[in-house]
Amino acid sequence: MGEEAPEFRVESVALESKDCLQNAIDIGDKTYVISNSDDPKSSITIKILDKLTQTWVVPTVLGAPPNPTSSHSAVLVNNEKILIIEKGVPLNDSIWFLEVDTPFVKQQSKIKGTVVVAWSKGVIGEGQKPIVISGPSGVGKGTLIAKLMKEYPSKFGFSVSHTTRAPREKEIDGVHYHFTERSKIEEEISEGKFLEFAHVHGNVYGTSIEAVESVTDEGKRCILDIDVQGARSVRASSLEAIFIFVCPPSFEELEKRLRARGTETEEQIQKRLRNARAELDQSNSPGLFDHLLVNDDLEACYENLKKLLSLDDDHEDSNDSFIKDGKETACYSILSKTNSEILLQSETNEAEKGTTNLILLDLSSLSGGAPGRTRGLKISPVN
Ligand SMILES: Nc1ncnc2c1ncn2[C@@H]1O[C@H](COP(=O)(O)OP(=O)(O)OP(=O)(O)O)[C@@H](O)[C@H]1O
Ligand SMILES: Nc1nc2c(ncn2[C@@H]2O[C@H](COP(=O)(O)O)[C@@H](O)[C@H]2O)c(=O)[nH]1
Repeated sequence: MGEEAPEFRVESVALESKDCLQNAIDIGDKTYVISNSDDPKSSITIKILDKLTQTWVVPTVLGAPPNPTSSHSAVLVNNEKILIIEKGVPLNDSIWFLEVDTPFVKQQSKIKGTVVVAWSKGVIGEGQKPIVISGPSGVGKGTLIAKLMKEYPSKFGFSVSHTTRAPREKEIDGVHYHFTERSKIEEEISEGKFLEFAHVHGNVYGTSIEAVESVTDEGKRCILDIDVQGARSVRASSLEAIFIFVCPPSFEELEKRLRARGTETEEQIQKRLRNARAELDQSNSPGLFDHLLVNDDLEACYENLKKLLSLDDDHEDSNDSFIKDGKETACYSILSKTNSEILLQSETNEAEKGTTNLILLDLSSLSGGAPGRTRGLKISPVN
C-alpha cells in the first residue's frame, strides 16, 4: 500500500516537540511517524517512511488504540516496540506499546500480506490470575459463577464469550454471550482476536482477547466459563490462569440437572451427555486442571470454591497504593531512558502538592503483549 512521499521530509518532524503532536521513531531503514489527530475524536495515527525508497506506507493497525488525546511522547523500547505515553488521561490509561516487529506482528503480517503494527496497552503490575472454570454441561458452573459475582461484584468480572448458538429465553446479548454468526466469528478468529475457541455441542464458542482484558482493565479478576478444549487452549497460551474442573456427584444427577433446566431439546441433551462423558474422562489429564470440585450440595461446593480462591486472605497488588494516585489525570512526558528504565516527568507541578514529579517506569519484567495487554510494568516515585 505505497503512497507518494508528501512534501515534508521526516528530518523536519519535531522530535519530542513541545506539544508532542507528532513523534518520529527510527528503526533500521524505517521511520515510524506517530501523530495525534486534529480531530479530538480520532486516536493516534501511524505512518511509516521507508527511508531507502522514500515511500510512505500506512500500515494495518491491529488492537484497540489509545483513547484520543491531544498529545503524547514516544520512545523506542527495543527494535520490536515503541513506548507511547499519552497526556491528559489517567496514568493507568496512558501507557501504551506500539508493536512493530514482535512475533505476533510478524505472524499477522504474513497472514495479511500487509505491513502490520499492533497496539498493546501497558498494565502496571501483574494483576490477579484469571480463573478458568470447566466441567460438563449442566454441572452447575454458571450457578457457581453467578454466586461468586453476586457476593463479590467488585472483585470478579465475567469473560463474556462469543457463541453461534441461539440465545435462550432471558439470555441477553453482550451479558451472557455475544451472540454471533459463524462467518463473523470465523473471520475474527482469523484476525487473531480470540484467545481460544472450540466447536462445542455443534456450535462455535470462543473467548475474545477483549473479553478477558476488559475485565482486567476494570481491576477485576476475570472468570472464564469454557469447555475442556478451551481450557487446553488457554493452558497452551501465554495467559497464566487457575484451572478448575467441576464434577457432578454422579452421571445420573448431571442428567437430572440438565433435564430440569429445560433449556435444551432431547436431541441436544443427548449430545451434551455424550460430550459430558468425554469431558469427565479428561478431568484428570496431567497438568490440565489445578483443582477438582464436586458440585453435590451447592452451598458446600461454593464454600470450597471460595476456599481455594483464598477469598478470606486475599491480598491486594503491591502497586495498588501508587496506582490509585495514578488514577488522576496525568501529564507525563518521557525524560530519559536507560536499558529498561524510563524516567517520566510530570508537567503539572506535583512538587507544590508535596508529591514527586518524577516517576521511574521499570520495563525489565514485561510479559504478554499484543494481541493482549503488556503486563509487568513497575512504577515507583523518584524521591
Ligand atoms: N449443586 C446443585 N444441586 C442441584 N442443582 C444444581 C446444583 N448446581 C446447579 N444446579 C442446577 O443445575 C442446572 C444446571 O446448572 P448450570 O446452568 O449452572 O450448569 P452449567 O454447568 O453452567 O451448564 P452449561 O455448561 O450448559 O452452561 C441449573 O438448573 C441449576 O440451578
Ligand atoms: N471453549 C469454549 N467453551 C465455552 C465458551 N463459552 C462457553 N463455553 C462452554 O460451552 C458449553 C455450553 O455452554 P451453553 O451456554 O451453551 O450451555 C459449556 O461447557 C461452556 O463452558 C467459550 O468461550 N469457549
